[in-house]
Amino acid sequence: MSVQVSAISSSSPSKERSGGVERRSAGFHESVWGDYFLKYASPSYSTKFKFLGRVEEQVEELKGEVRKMLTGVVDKPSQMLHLIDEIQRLGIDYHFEREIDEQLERIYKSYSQLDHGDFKGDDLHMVALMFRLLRQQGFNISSEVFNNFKDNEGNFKKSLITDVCGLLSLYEACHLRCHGDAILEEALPFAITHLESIDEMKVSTNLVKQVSHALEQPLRKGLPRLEARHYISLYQEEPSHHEVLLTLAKLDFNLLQEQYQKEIGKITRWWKDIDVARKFPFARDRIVELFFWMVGAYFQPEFEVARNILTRVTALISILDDIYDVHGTLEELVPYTEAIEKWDVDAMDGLPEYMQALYKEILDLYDEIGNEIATKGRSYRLTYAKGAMKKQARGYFDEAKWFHTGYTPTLEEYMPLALLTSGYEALSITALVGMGDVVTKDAFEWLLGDCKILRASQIIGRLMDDIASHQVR
Ligand SMILES: CC(C)=CCC/C(C)=C/COP(=O)(O)OP(=O)(O)O
Repeated sequence: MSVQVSAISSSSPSKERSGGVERRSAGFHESVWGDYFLKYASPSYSTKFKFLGRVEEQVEELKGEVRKMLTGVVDKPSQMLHLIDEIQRLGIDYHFEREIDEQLERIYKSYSQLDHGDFKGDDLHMVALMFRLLRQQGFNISSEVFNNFKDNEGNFKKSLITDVCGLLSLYEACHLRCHGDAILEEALPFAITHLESIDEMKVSTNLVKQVSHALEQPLRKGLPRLEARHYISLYQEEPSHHEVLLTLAKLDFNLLQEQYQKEIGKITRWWKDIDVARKFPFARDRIVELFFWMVGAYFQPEFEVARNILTRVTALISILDDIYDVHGTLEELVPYTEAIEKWDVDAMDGLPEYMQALYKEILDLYDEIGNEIATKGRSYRLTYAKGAMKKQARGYFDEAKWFHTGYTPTLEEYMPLALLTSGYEALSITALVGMGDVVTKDAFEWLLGDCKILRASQIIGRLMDDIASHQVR
C-alpha cells in the first residue's frame, strides 16, 4: 500500500511527539534550493539577458525569417521534414504551430505518391521521420509504411544494420506506436540492439552523441525544454547547421529561462510567506521541483498564470498528502476531511493548529484564484477545482483509514483508490483552471467522464510512484 511506503522518502520512519501525540515522521530532507530563487522576485532585480541588447526585436526578425523558410516553396518534402524536425528539436516550434501544421497536412495528403523522385520509400530515415512527425501531429499514418524494410522472410533487412541514421529515426518513430502497430513493436528492440553496437569509428561524433542520448532519453518521452537545451549544443557542432535557426533557438531559450526565473521567484516569495518550514516541518519542501514539473506540463510563456496556479495548488496538496500519510492521527483526520468538504473558514474551529494553518492557506489560495479568473468570465472553473481538491482529500482519508486500522486491501480494492490518490485527476482539472479560452466547460466534463488518457496517466503515475517509493524503502 502506497500510503506508508511513499511517506518514507529518504530515511526510515521515526516517531516524535507533538500536540501531546506520538506521531510518525518521514524525515524528509530540507529544500536543496533554500532561498536561491527569491532574488528574482525582488523589484530591484534586473534581467541580465534582455538588456544585453535588442533581444526581443532580434527574436522577432529571426522568427520572420524562419516563417519564410516554412512557408516558401520547397519542391522536396524531405527538405521540409528536416526543417520541421530541426525547428522542433531546437524548441522553437511553438512559434510556428500554424505553418508547421499546414506543411505537414500537405505532406500527409501527398505521401502516398512520395515513393517517386526525391522521396524514396526505401530510405528508412526519411520514412521514419515522416511517420513520426505526421503521427505526432495527429495525422492517421499507418505503420505499414515500414513493411518495405522487411525481407521475404519477414525479418528486417540486413542492410539496415549499418544505417545508423535510419535506425535512430526508426527508434524515435517506435515511441509513437499504438496498439496494433506490431511492426513497430518488433522494430524497437531491433533498432535498440543495433544502435547499442554501432561502430563508433564509422559514424560522426555528433551522431554517436545523438544515439547515446536517444537510447537514454527518447524524444517522445523527453521534457521539451531539456531536450531543446541538449539539442542546441549538438546542433551548433553540426557543420551544416543553419545560423538563423541556431541563433533564434539560443535567444528564445534564454528569454524563456528568464521568464521562468521570475515566475519561480514569485512562487518562492509566496511559499516563504506561508513559512512552510516552520508551520509544516514534517512536510516535503519541494516548491522548485514542483514548478519544474509544471514547466514540463506546459512551457509556453502564455501559460504563466496556469503554471502559477498549478504549482501552488500542487504544493498545498503535497503538504496535505504528508498530513494524511504521516503526521495526522485518524482522530484528527476525520474532522479535517469534513472541514475540507464544507469549505468554510468557520469549519476549521477545533482543529489542531497545523491543520488550521494549511486549511487557511487552501481557502486563501482558492479565493485568490477565484479573483484572478473572475475577471475573465471563467469563475465556473473554481467549482471544478474545489471539487477536485475535496475528492483528493477524501481519497487520502480512505487510504489513511486502511493504514490506521491495519487493513491490507486486495489489488482490486487498492487500484481505484490508488488511481484517485495518484493526484492526476486533481492535477489535470487544476491544470485547466488558469488557461485561456481554449478551455471550456466541456473540457472539465470530458476529464471527469470516462477519460481514457487520464486513466492511462493515473495508472502509469501511480505504479511508477509506488515502484520508486518501494525501492527507496
Ligand atoms: C499529483 C499531485 C497533485 C501531486 C502532489 C504532490 C504529491 C503528493 C506527490 C506524490 O507524493 P507521494 O509519492 O507521497 O504520493 P502517495 O502518497 O500518493 O503515494
